[in-house]
Amino acid sequence: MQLPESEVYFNVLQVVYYGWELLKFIMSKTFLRPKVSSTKVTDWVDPSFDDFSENTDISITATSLHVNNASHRRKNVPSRLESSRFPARKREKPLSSGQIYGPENSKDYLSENEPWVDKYKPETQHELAVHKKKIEEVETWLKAQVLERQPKQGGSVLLITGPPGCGKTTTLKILSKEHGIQVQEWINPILPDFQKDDFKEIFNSESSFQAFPYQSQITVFKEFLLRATKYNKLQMLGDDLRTDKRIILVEDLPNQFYRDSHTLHEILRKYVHTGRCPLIFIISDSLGGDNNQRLLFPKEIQEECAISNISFNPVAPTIMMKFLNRIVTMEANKNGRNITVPDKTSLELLCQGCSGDIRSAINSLQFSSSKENSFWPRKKGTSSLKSDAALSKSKRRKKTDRVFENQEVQAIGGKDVSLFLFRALGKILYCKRASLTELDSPRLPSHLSEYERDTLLVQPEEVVEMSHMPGELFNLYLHQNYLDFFVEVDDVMRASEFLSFADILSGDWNIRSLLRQYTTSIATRGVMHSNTARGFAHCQGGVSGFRPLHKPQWFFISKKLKFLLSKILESFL
Ligand SMILES: Nc1ncnc2c1ncn2[C@@H]1O[C@H](COP(=O)(O)OP(=O)(O)OP(=O)(O)O)[C@@H](O)[C@H]1O
Repeated sequence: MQLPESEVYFNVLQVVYYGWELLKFIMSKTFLRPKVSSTKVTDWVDPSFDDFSENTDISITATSLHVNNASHRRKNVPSRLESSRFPARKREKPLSSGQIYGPENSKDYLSENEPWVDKYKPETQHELAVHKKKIEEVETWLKAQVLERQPKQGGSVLLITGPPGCGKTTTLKILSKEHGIQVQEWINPILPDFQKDDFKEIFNSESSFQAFPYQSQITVFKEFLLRATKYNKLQMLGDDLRTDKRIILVEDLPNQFYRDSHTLHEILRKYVHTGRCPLIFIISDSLGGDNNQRLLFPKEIQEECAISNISFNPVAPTIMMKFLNRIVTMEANKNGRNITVPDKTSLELLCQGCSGDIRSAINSLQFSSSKENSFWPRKKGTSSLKSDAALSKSKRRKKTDRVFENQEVQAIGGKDVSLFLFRALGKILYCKRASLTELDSPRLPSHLSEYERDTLLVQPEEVVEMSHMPGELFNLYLHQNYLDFFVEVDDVMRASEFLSFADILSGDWNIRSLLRQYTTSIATRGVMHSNTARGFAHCQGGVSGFRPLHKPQWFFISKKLKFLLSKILESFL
């Protein structure tokens, strides 16, 4: 097809125009720069060197595309930004005569302000705040699948799960380092931002640049898996060049998999046959339970692809205490004038509020210990930790008990504490109480004495809220399980009345949303109050030892009902 003459002219003009623009751009970059730099040499030199570490990172990202220590970069971003900022801030201060800020001084300043999670990050497996058994499990898997790997073994897959900040990634990285294993990590690609002009360019019919540079995350992920299997990672400074043992680590799954998990399953099925390198997924539990894990890695897929699963627990309060104590003591020795040392009870409260997340605990500790914020009761020097030893044993135990029972007390920097459903149910059904003397609280008049109970140690409404579950659903679980915790038939009758009343309130569509919180109160408080066998701190009868809790039969019945209804409808059609 021949173009009309005017169009040919136009295209030639366009080429000439772009050529001229390009020439102008090159001229400005090459010839104009010396002028600028010569006028303000110091301005030009300083920022270039300050940004050096960040610049090198960027160039590595561009070339290695999601491979290598990318997560390290991501997780350490704040600290690096901090570290590049501090020396600059120092320079802003006018220097007094004789005061010299050499490299040592700025290093001191840096280490004083460095986040403690980075400063005290573990270097060996013995420094990990993770249960030994879990470390052993991961180590055994790595030995079997990476170190003693057979040449023609397919792609083995490991799934590591657990709550956020319990040390999953750190454990894996430390063990890999100790055994000389390379970690190639997938990081979700960030597409370059589109500018207004880019869109104009794309939709301009006369423009020759009409390609839409887009690749879905899933395509890039598949390519990454293929490449990571085929090629070695780029060698970074300090990397061990001798090892050919590798693992692929995926912590940040492409978002599309959450909408379409079948694609992930297809990739996994293929990878198990074609992959040549062990693949490890790290998935953090979400607040509402392990939904992500069930969605992305259902039991059938785990069995089909022989995926091993190692589940981490939250860091235990005792282990957490040990590490926080060590950190705060070291900081107090080094930098005592700038921090307030918390006492033992405050530390226990902090551990409790962080739900087993050591990262959050250390951050909260650093924030709240700084003299500027000073959350802790002020005590002189480091002695506060020691002075606590002076407390009598019984007094301390009482304090600890209160800390552990009173879920409503939010710790400093505390997280939104979520309760595992069955733990929340247990809190209602076991209904622990504290005895009160008459001074503490007035008693009911004698004619109401049968309703007299000791004070509850939990707030039922808060327990339901922390279970992250709709009140009606929680009531269902309560309904299914309360019988095992009762002894007297009269108590059962009263409890069932409360549950039925709550049911009636939540059954009316018009007022359901308004009365939702009242139905929860009626059901939970009703069940707790009805159980006279557990009405007082000194008589916690009715249950001995552990009682298994069950899923409501209602689910099964409703499923059956739906099935029957659909069958009846089918027979009509
Ligand atoms: N003794 C310790 N044990 C484990 N981690 C520690 C310890 N001291 C400090 N840390 C820091 O706590 C953080 C733990 O985070 P990590 O990424 O390992 O948790 P995670 O379980 O993978 O959670 P997420 O999925 O949210 O990343 C790291 O920054 C680590 O440096």
